[in-house]
Amino acid sequence: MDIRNLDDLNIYTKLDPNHMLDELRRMPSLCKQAWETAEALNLPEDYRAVKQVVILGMGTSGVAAQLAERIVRDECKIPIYLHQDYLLPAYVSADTLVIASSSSGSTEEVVSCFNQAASRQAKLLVLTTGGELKEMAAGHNIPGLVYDYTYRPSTAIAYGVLPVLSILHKLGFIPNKSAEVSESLIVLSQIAERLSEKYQTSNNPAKQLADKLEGRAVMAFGSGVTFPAARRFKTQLNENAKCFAFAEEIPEMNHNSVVGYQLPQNSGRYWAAVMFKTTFLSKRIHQRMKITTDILHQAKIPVFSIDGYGFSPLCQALSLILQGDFVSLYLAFLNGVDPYPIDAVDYFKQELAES
Ligand SMILES: O=P(O)(O)OC[C@H]1O[C@H](O)[C@H](O)[C@@H](O)[C@@H]1O
Repeated sequence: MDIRNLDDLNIYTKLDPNHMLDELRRMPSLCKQAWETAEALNLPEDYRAVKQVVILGMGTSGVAAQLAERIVRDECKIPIYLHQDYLLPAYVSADTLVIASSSSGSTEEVVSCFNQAASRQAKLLVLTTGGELKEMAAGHNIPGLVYDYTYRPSTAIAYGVLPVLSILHKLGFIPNKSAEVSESLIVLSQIAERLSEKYQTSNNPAKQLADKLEGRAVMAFGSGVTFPAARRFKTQLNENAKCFAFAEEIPEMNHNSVVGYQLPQNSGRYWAAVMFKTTFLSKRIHQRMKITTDILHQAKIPVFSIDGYGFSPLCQALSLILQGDFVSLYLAFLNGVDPYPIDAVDYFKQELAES
């Protein structure tokens, strides 16, 4: 398909029957809703005494938890760990706050660990719309944010990030993030408008990047607060555009991956790289991104970048996520695929349920 198709508004009605573009545009209002609902939440007093926080979350909920952790890493008084497996680590005890973050409330790894956390008398909290988590919360008087959301879990990312920030502040572990949230709402609305499908490719950076990525597998690179945005981009390219994509973190990948771009020969034809940047990355990390770009260019791999907007790390990270989400949808339309169905994931869940 050629690029002019992205400027043909009819393709969105044809390939987007579930209105995923509309859902993207709702991200600022979803953030507002997630923040305000979390701010109204009452938490038990003894939750303030926990010594660490463990967040259980897979897929989008995992990316969201990682983003929250990266945002507060330099100021949070206690450690926050993201856990993505069936068995809970041995250190989880009555001194741990365990947050089960799952939009559907039925993701089995999360439910499994949450049950173990309950039997260890950990302090519990849920972020969900339903499923087993909602039932557990209702049955055992577990505090949490039970929200209404009927759309695909991947678009509910706001509910995995902002409530965590609100909860950490309520418990006294980080400063108030209201100002950063307000800034983010404004910037996200501007991006949602600016990258909308009504803007032609010549005037729409998200369509331009989708055009450049068409037909290639994508490596997404990030560091610090931008790494979760790179991971988010990778997951959205997989689920929406149905294409190969991977995410790597700088500086770790500078110690190994950079050696591996020589073979197979001519692989530069099939790959593209995208760097997720913000002004909050250190000078050293910017230097590393530049040297990484040079090495990729030597292997004839094209390198593009997405820059964060706004003054706060939260705003910059969310703005990167929204920009990447638009690119993933435009790439889906270029690829001629409906971004909504995730057949392989559904197949996986069905096979596991039957075994
Ligand atoms: O947030 P949850 O409902 O637990 O969903 C976790 C993940 O489940 C599936 O694997 C979906 O493909 C992802 O998009 C989703 O993020």
